[in-house]
Amino acid sequence: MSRPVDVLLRRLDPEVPVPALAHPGDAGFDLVTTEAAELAPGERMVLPTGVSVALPEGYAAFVHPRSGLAARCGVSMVNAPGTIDAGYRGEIKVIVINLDPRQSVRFQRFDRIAQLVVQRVETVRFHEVAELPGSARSSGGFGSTGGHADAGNSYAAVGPGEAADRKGQ
Ligand SMILES: O=c1ccn([C@H]2C[C@H](O)[C@@H](COP(=O)(O)OP(=O)(O)OP(=O)(O)O)O2)c(=O)[nH]1
Repeated sequence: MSRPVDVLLRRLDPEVPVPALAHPGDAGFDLVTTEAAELAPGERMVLPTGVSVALPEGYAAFVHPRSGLAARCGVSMVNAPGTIDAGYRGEIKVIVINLDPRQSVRFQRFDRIAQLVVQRVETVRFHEVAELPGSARSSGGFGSTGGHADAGNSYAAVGPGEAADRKGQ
């Protein structure tokens, strides 16, 4: 097993539980809301988690939605995954959204609303060039390899100029 990464954590709410893994080997540490909230259908809210961290240089943390909340209540995150920079010392916040078209959702204090995944991130330098090296995919994307049958308009998902070329194929 690899050595754990040490991350300094501050509790901004003395009662908040330290983010924990639900099971050994899980990737995401559960984050809770320290504020009760109710979200109407389509409503979003920025919820506090009561913790701040100091990640080591070369790392970032990513706030991900929880699949259970998504499947059961239609709750996701507007900016999933949220990025926590190594230099950020403020409170980690979660921008939740209720995507259910009919039902409101209620959170109580200390309900688990998201999960935090800590990852190593590369240091990068961009080198500007006039032309990029070729590749098998080239500029194909956005469904260029075929879409879902129910998507209806299979020509909506190709690059500019390609839609007309592909009609009638
Ligand atoms: O879901 C999130 C996303 C971000 N943050 C915090 C940590 C992050 O380091 C900081 C800035 O986030 P981001 O770079 O996504 O925000 P921005 O809109 O680009 O703001 P800024 O101009 O402050 O970088 O806000 C959160 O607490 N939760």
